[in-house]
Amino acid sequence: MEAQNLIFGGSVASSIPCNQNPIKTLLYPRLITFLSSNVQSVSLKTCQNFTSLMIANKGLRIRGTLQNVQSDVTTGTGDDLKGKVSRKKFAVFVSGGGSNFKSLHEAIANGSIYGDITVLVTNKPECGGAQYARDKGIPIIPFPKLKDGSGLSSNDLVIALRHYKVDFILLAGYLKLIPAALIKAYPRAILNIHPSLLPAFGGKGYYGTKVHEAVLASGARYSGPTIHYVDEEYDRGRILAQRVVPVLAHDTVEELAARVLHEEHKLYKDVVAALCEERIIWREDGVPLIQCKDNPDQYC
Ligand SMILES: Nc1nc2c(c(=O)[nH]1)N[C@@H](CN(C=O)c1ccc(C(=O)N[C@@H](CCC(=O)O)C(=O)O)cc1)CN2
Ligand SMILES: NCC(=O)N[C@@H]1O[C@H](COP(=O)([O-])[O-])[C@@H](O)[C@H]1O
Repeated sequence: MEAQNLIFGGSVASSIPCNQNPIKTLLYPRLITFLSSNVQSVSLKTCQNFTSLMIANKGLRIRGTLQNVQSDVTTGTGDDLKGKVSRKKFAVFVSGGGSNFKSLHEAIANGSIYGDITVLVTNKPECGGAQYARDKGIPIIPFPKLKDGSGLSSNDLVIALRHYKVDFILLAGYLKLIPAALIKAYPRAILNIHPSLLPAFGGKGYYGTKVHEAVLASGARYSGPTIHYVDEEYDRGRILAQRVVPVLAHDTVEELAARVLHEEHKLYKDVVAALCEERIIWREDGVPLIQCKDNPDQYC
């Protein structure tokens, strides 16, 4: 595989002895087994995250180009929010094509979302979402452990997410059960998008096209995406937002899936923007609400 150079801007952080840094002893062996290409030279000027430091000190083999994952907000959104709220950091979990992940990353790049995706987590390191992350220089963590022994345990993953200073976890087509340890570590901070109007057509076995097949077979006249908080069961957490789309009389699974997915992309961007702007509040009975950007007395 063609070797690649890695260039960063800034100054190198001091080296961290391998045996003193838990992340290095935890992540380094696993990342090595997962990343598979040679780098001729690393000219490291800034160490914006641990993975960069590991590459500098250990000549780690890495695929793709790691860039500074902090993106400067160049539009009004960021300027309006600077000094009012902290810029949020996200981990996104994917298992497939990653169109929701890409849509969120583009919204960050154009300034619609005042945050950054600092790490991608996946159980399918060769999926489309992981390839996009490599192309954009976003670090990738395999989770859960893979057949080849790479990947992290739940506790190691929590350590790694803390290292990346993750504030919220966004599931976007991730198909494995999130363990209790991760839910405990990130209370009211893990969201999932599901392609039906929960609680209908959710739970174990309801993912991808299986959801849309069940909706069509039921004769339901409406469907649409749901964004909910994640608890220990599949698709049973508190519902935060939904959008409705029609189910047409002769819809194929693909046509319905595409209509719902289009709405998913818009809904997830709106919800994550609200998360960054701290416009989510919790009603006394535990129902989360999103304050409208233009009028805090109204809820979206
Ligand atoms: N603790 C939680 N983990 C996850 C949740 C959740 O709400 N709580 N949501 C899912 C996403 N999801 C629906 O939105 C979902 C994903 C996968 C399944 C499922 O049945 N998976 C199969 C395995 C599929 C595979 O490995 O290819 C299974 O468990 O048998 C249902 C719903 C993400 N995690
Ligand atoms: N139950 C989970 C589930 O079915 N999630 C669904 O997987 C697709 C992922 O698409 P993407 O990888 O292109 O974002 C999306 O439609 C999402 O709602």
